Amino acid sequence: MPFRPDPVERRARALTDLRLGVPVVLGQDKGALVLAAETAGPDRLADLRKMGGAPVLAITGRRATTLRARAYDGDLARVALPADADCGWLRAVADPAGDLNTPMKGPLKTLRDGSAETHRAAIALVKAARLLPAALVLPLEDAAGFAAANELTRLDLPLPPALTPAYAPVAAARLPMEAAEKGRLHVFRPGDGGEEHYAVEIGKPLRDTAPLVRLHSACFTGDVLGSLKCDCGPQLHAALDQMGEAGEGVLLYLNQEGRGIGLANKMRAYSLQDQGFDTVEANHRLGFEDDERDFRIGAEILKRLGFSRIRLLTNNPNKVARMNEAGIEVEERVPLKVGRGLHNHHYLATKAAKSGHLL
Ligand SMILES: Nc1nc2c(ncn2[C@@H]2O[C@H](COP(=O)(O)OP(=O)(O)OP(=O)(O)O)[C@@H](O)[C@H]2O)c(=O)[nH]1
Ligand SMILES: [Zn+2]
Repeated sequence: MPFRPDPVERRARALTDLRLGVPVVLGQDKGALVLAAETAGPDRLADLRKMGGAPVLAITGRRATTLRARAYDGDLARVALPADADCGWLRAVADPAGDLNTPMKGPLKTLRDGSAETHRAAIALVKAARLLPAALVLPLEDAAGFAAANELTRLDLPLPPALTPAYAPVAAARLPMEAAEKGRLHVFRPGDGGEEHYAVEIGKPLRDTAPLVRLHSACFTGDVLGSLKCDCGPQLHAALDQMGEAGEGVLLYLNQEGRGIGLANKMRAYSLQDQGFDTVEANHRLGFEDDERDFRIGAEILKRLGFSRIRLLTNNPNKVARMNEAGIEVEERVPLKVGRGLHNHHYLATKAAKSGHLL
């Protein structure tokens, strides 16, 4: 069938379905029906219950620790769905926002026997869809037949590793800016239906030199609203100013809001920070790693623009290591220390203590 979507396209569809609250099917013969805990609605939950079987809510090991549930699978726990559990229960188990007000969700019965591979794949998918990392999983005997009968998106197991897609330049135009009149904005689109990212080229750096480069991760609160909780806004503007003064440089604006967890999850993390957790603890309580960004994207876009050597503006040694690994040689790390104040002092100290940033 010539028009049949390939595995990468089916994965993109599956992510959209999960965000919509539509279930997806994993596996060919024996497989599973998967619904994201965050978007599961009462009708679909009722339909799922009508199918019988033993639905399970898969949560991360980190979330299980917070809920004092035994995570026999290590990085995840399979919580048996109680007979009276509704969508509110699903969300309360998935989302730590209400933990202080409603600490008791249990007792939670977690499974010990059997394989957790399908559940691990389900969590990886909801995470990739930037939803809370919790998924309802119902085993199916004939996964392919069920998907076809219900017009659901189906993915084969094991899921292929999430590769960095190719990035194609889609449009570029002159963009004079306050910081640099000779600016040009390039938009790059990935081949996997994911987020577009932008490259701001200042001047016309020669491709065989090592220009000043900043990999900036989107921060709506800092970049646009001038939030005092982080240093992103001042870093963005200082980087552009520095490139403007030098007459050339490249700023990549990567749409990896909240270190890759998305704005909704970042706001959940901020609520937890208001309850006393630091930036790393808040990510962990939500079930995410400290940093979920894929910096290979930045390297791909730099290569597309024709660069292989850079001078990187950053205080994050991890960014330098990831660039070198991805084939972009970082000739020099140029520190970028601006925007430090009363409100973000603790945030920056935590990044230095726990994530290896240089103060
Ligand atoms: N999850 C989460 N993300 C945050 C928080 N505060 C800021 N961010 C995000 O962190 C990212 C900022 O990272 P960057 O400034 O690009 O990079 P960095 O790792 O701090 O390293 P530098 O290059 O030294 O700035 C943005 O995507 C912000 O949205 C927070 O408390 N929680
Ligand atoms: Zn920020």
